[in-house]
Amino acid sequence: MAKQYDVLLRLLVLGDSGVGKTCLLCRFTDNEFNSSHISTIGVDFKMRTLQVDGIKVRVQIWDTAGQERYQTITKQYYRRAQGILLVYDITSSSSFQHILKWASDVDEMNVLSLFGLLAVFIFIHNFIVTWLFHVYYPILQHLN
Ligand SMILES: Nc1nc2c(ncn2[C@@H]2O[C@H](COP(=O)(O)OP(=O)(O)OP(=O)(O)O)[C@@H](O)[C@H]2O)c(=O)[nH]1
Repeated sequence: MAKQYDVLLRLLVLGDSGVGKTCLLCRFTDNEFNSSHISTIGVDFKMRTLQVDGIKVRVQIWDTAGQERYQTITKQYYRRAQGILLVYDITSSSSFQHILKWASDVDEMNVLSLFGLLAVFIFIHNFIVTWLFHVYYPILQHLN
């Protein structure tokens, strides 16, 4: 079976509830518009495959719920995304002001993952130092 795509791109859409995230995705993936607002529950996703310079790029877009109560679920997806679209409603100034809050939430998750990397680094460093002092040097001394 022929390969369906060459590159997979994972994107995430964030923004207040009702700003039109789902509609934006429906337009991009199916060229459809639905005027009713059915709030996304947790996270949903849509896909579209594009041809870019002869390369088949599958764009996988995660549509998140804007409602506060789903944020524990939606935050789990921040780190897996390769790109984030911050969406606001041009007729709602508060949804625009909240963009800063959405962006800082994303930053916060990145800082957490940096701490994770630092913790792994410290663990590996300590492991090597312990191994050198307690295993390698005693063996060397014993051999001398
Ligand atoms: N006039 C107008 N209405 C829009 C546009 N895009 C979306 N809407 C309307 O805005 C409402 C909310 O759209 P959704 O796409 O469901 O909003 P959402 O951001 O996904 O909302 P949550 O899932 O609750 O986070 C719907 O009633 C849409 O019809 C637009 O470009 N123009």
